[in-house]
Amino acid sequence: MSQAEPLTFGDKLGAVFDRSGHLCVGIDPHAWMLDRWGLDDSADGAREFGLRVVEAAWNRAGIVKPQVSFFERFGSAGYQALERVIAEARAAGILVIADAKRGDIGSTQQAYGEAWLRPGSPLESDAVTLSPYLGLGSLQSSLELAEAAGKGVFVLAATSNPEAAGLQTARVVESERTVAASMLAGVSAWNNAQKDSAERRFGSIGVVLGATLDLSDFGIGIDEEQHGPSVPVLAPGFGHQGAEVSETRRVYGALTPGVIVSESRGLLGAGPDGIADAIARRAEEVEAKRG
Ligand SMILES: O=C(O)c1cc(=O)[nH]c(=O)n1[C@@H]1O[C@H](COP(=O)(O)O)[C@@H](O)[C@H]1O
Repeated sequence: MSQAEPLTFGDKLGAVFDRSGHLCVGIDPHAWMLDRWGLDDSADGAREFGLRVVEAAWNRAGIVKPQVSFFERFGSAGYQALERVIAEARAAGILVIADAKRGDIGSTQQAYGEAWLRPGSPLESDAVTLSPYLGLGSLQSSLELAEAAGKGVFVLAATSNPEAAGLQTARVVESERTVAASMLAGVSAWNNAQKDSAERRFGSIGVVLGATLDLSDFGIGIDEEQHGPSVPVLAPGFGHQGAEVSETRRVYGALTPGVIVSESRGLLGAGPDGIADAIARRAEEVEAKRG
């Protein structure tokens, strides 16, 4: 791997972990949250909210995750607000994971990939969440784009919501793995197949594994030794959904080095005056207790 080669998303993530830790601040402008922050439930309110969260995260956390739906509520004005929030965060050196959960047939998926990952796109982010329920293979074009552009993808595998277990614990016919385990295996195989994978600490393609879960219920063996680059794990469910930072090692086992501790309402509920301190405290707690 020569020095001149552009950084992969996995490289960037590793650098952010080293510099700023593993906390990711969710940017979820729920209507009631905007009200609590003294902001209008409008695109302007969502933009102001997002910008204030980015400002509070600056130098305290290295990753933010805007939840796209809360901006989409306001149509084109909401998208403009989101573009601004994403751009400000990226300009501040904060990694942006756009939580869009997109997934479609191959040719349509290509357009989703371009929207969120193509350099120069108005919504260009550092990574995006994708839904693999049209088959992991349907996401191929986005995984390729991510690799080519130094971007990341987080594929839903075992999600934190209780309704998901029935589907995600179902067994895939060919491998007899659960759907969730099959996503993790597929992503890991993808990362291993990339150029210079043996020299990389983290792959650029990750999975979403909810922190509220017992991953063994999903057929995921957390004690299995990982081969090749570690799979980044976007881990929602901390704070409001009940997961504790001190439980990270117990929940994720050998996957822990790649875990991104993601929290939205639990931090945002601190309000405009308390958000910066809440982020700073949680970031410290994550580094002290992640294990
Ligand atoms: O992809 C996600 O981030 C995600 C996956 C998942 O399994 N569960 C989950 O809650 N999320 C998102 O993570 C955030 C959780 O928000 P809080 O419960 O307020 O911390 C929301 O934006 C969810 O859409």
